[in-house]
Amino acid sequence: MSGAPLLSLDGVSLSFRGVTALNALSFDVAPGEICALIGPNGAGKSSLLNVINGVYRADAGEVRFAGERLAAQRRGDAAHLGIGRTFQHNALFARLSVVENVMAGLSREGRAGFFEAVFHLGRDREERRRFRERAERALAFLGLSGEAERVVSTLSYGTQKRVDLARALVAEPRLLLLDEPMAGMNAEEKHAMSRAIAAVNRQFGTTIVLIEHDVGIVLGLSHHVVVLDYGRKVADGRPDEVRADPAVIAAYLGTVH
Ligand SMILES: Nc1ncnc2c1ncn2[C@@H]1O[C@H](COP(=O)(O)OP(=O)(O)OP(=O)(O)O)[C@@H](O)[C@H]1O
Repeated sequence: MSGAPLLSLDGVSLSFRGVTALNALSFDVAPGEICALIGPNGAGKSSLLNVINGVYRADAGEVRFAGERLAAQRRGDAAHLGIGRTFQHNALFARLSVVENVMAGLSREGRAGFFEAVFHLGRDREERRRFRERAERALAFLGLSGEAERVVSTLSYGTQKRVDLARALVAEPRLLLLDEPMAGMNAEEKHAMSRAIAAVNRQFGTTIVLIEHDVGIVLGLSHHVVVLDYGRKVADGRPDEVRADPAVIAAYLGTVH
């Protein structure tokens, strides 16, 4: 890793009424890399994303983004700083069209409120037109132009997850947090999502931190892997280093060849 990290965690701890979710966790994420967080259920992966995103505040330690300390951020500040996210459970508006959902990813930026930005309430038609163009570009990039006018609830699960990625991407985040972007997908959908994530990273240089359980996908997609267990860091390195780490093989990767 060379140069200053984009994201840096130093001694981050978090507990919920006596349950330790994160235990003195430290690691750096370099600009432009795809960093995967892996570990068994309850290891602390989602809690960690929520600390980076400002939903939870660490009990101890420091999170720095682009050199700035994040400890004092309020909910929603992360998006303004350039940190976007997708959700483990579908957070799309099921009855709205695909393009309307992606435009919703821009509502924070606008002068108009969410409903004005998405619907034709048009106090600010010019803004709406610009939002729509940006949403259409994000959809085209992810191969979803043909679905723009479809209602989200009529799409397959895998396509919905790519719409969620487009919704996060449209705001052009510097750091994108993806919480199990391939959970519940079949093999074909996983490969489509994996290609989409790699394309976003390559094309826009977006730094990505993702949680993924499918170790085969993680090793193929990411540049950097951090392994967690009971809130502690078990390993941290390139995929080939992590894969060869005896502690990781013993604790987690036992069946990977
Ligand atoms: N909001 C909460 N309230 C109480 N305990 C919580 C909360 N969120 C997480 N925990 C606890 O913190 C620990 C870490 O959970 P977390 O969800 O971060 O793990 P995870 O690695 O994301 O797990 P999974 O793979 O199952 O999503 C667990 O013991 C969990 O029960």
